[in-house]
Amino acid sequence: MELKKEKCLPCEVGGVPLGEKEVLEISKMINPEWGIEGSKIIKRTFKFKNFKKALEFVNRVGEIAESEGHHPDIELSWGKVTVKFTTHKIGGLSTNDFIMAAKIDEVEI
Ligand SMILES: C[C@H](O)[C@H](O)[C@H]1CNC2=NC(N)=NC(=O)C2=N1
Repeated sequence: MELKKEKCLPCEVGGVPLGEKEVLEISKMINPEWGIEGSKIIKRTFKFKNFKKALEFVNRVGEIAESEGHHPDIELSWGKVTVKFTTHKIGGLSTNDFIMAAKIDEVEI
C-alpha cells in the first residue's frame, strides 16, 4: 500500500484510534523526520529559505487538506513550518493522519 496514493476516509465519532504498535508499524511508511507525540500526534518541521516560501508550502498543504477533508495544525515562522496531525474526532491517530503525512512529504517548493 502506498500511503501517498490513498484517500482519506471520513472519520466516525467513536472510532478507535490506532494503538501504539499499529502507530509504530504505519510510521515506517512515512519519512523518518516525522516525530510521534504520545501515540496521539505526528509532527514534522520543514525548513525554507524565507517566509514567502514557507507560506507557499502552508498554502499547498492547505489545498491537500481541503481536498482530503483531513486537516493539520500548522505553525508558520520565517523559513520554518511545523505540521502536526491528529484525528480530533477520535482523539488519537488514524490512517488519515499518515496518508496526509505521505502526501505532504511529496510537496516540492
Ligand atoms: C466535518 C469534517 O469533515 C470533520 O470535522 C473533519 C474535518 N477535518 C479533520 N481533520 C482532522 N485532523 N481531524 C478530524 O477529526 C477532522 N474532521
